[in-house]
Amino acid sequence: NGAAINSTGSTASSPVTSSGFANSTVISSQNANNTYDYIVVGSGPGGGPLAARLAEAGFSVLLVDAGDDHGTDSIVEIPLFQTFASEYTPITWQFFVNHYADPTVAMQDPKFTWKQPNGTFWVGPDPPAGSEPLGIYYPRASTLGGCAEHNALVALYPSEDDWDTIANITGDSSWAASNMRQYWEKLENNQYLTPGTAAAAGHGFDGWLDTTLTDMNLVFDDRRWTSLVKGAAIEMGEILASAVLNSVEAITALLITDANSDSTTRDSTSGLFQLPLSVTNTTRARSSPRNFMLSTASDFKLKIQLSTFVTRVLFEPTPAMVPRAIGIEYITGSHLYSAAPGSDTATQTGSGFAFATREVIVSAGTFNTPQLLKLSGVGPKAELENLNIPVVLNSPGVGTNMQDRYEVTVTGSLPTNFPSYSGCTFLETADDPCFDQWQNNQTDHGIYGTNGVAFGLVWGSSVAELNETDIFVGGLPANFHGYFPGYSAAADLHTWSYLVLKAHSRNNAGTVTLSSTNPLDMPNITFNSFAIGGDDDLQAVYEGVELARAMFNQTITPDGVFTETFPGPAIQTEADVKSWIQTNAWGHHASCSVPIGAESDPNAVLDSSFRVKGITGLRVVDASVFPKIPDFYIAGAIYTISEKAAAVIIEQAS
Ligand SMILES: Cc1cc2nc3c(=O)[nH]c(=O)nc-3n(C[C@H](O)[C@H](O)[C@H](O)COP(=O)(O)OP(=O)(O)OC[C@H]3O[C@@H](n4cnc5c(N)ncnc54)[C@H](O)[C@@H]3O)c2cc1C
Repeated sequence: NGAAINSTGSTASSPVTSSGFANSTVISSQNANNTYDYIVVGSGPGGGPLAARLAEAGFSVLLVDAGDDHGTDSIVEIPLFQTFASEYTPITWQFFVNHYADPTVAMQDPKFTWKQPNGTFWVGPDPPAGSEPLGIYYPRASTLGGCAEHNALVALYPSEDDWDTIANITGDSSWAASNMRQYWEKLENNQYLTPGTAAAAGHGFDGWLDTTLTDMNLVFDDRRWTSLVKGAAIEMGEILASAVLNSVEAITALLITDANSDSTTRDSTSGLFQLPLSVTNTTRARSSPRNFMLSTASDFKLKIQLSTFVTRVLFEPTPAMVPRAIGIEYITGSHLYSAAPGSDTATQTGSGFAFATREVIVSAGTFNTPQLLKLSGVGPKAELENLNIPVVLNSPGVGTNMQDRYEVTVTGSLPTNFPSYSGCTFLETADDPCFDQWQNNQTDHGIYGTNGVAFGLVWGSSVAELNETDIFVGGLPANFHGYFPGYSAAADLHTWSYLVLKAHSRNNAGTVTLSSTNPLDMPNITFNSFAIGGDDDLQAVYEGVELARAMFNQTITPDGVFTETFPGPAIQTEADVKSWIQTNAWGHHASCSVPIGAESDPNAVLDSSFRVKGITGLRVVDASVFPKIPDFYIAGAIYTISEKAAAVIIEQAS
């Protein structure tokens, strides 16, 4: 009953009483060395910047993360290696999720993964006898910086409607788009615009997140890539087939330079654009909250404690009978969580408690934040009681409302490889010339300095709401069919993928439920894809697929035309394409599982100040707080709310 289980299988006696509150032994262990103003659990885009800002404001802060630091490893730093980073053993957490609750439907996805009796993965149908069904692979990063250390570096600012929706739901005007932009200005260190110009409005130039653009020289240098931009521009009605793109300037002129502009027409404007990336321009290396956390820790009272897995938030009763969060219980050691490769042989090295005089802030991400809250007694009463977890607060919305995108790719192949990669060995040899160029050529860092996505476009489907664009198509030289174990190793240098991504998807039927009371077990994660608003979302993705196909059809490269390889020529009718989408679609922006909402909404876990309603001293700040999934990409939105949370907490503390 609620006992912490360490990785060697032994159990420690529970630090809470049968009512869910910390027992007297725990409380008496508090001393000056383990007590802070604030404790932040999780150092990703939600928790990392927030912890640093609180420390800058003069508070003592303990920032705890289960992972350790790999921010200077080449695989993490090199933008092109972002797919390798997402499967990089030292930092990866391998979740397996259900797109559909019905296993017979879920198993139709060719990415469905099994664990074979010998312990290795099997991807696809007909696994060997005795294999255990796992689900669809969902990579996460457990490290200093969280998933910002392995993500694809796309740094998009959300749409105005994303913020105004929260303002409308909560009645808190501080969420209005007109107020939120200041937080982006605070965090951004823009390296592609000139400060003081009209174009620079709404951007920041001295924040901690370096932003730059995809390198158009790379597109120009590879005439196949140029042909793809041309084909896309023809299909979008921007140029005629007779147009000649014989300079970098001619290509750049076709693209929206600033997809993050502070313009009232941005959210409704279709077109091709250069992707804003969280990449440092001078080095073409990954930019993330990591450096901000480390520099703040050396200058302020920020203690970063890594390889520390939090198993419970601790509470005490108050005279007003409102529980108060007072600290955390944790265990130490590397790769303890069962999502970490090698966790079955990992060793717990210690355990302990830490205390917060002001607040505990949970920023453990969309899957782990609801898991940790529930294990601590905050969640739906029936679910907690079923597992004999003492209920501190019945909060029925914890682990509900989860959302994600729908994504698919249309891929096409050429007879020969893209020249952009010639000579690159992807660090498999000691003398990788592309690595040498990335590291040593100060004026042209080459192909390793890009995330691989050559350009993007946004476009409005026939079912888009609020007159906004709702389809993103990103073009990348890769044979990408979604996530499965080993997906990043599937190198194929003559295939192009158009990634079709549906923004503002309507389904909020996803759930995160406990699989056991062992904090090291992964929870059950089920998206119930297309359960709500499914017809409209399916229509939008279908139209995106047809757009991508049309773009391929308009493309004639020096090496001929592309042959479609996925979904392939056999899948042509609208019904067949839609069925293929339902089977194959994936997401990688899981969010909204601990939502902010109206005071009167019992399923809204948080108030508009990120506070867990019904508890004092406990907030949540990460991807799980959104009531609706924001925009096309989510990290920019999470960075922004992290800054907002810091401002709100500092103001409320004074
Ligand atoms: C492959 C991939 C590519 C992506 N690419 C992009 C992109 O290009 N652009 C974009 O906008 N978004 C992208 N995303 C999504 C984005 O990076 C994430 O949504 C975002 O990082 C989530 O931030 P977070 O703070 O909510 O949680 P996370 O980044 O998941 O951070 C949570 C942290 O909490 C720690 N933690 C969890 N539980 C505990 C515990 N019990 N005790 C201690 N520590 C704990 C974890 O170790 C982790 O470090 C991508 C995601 C994936 C998977």
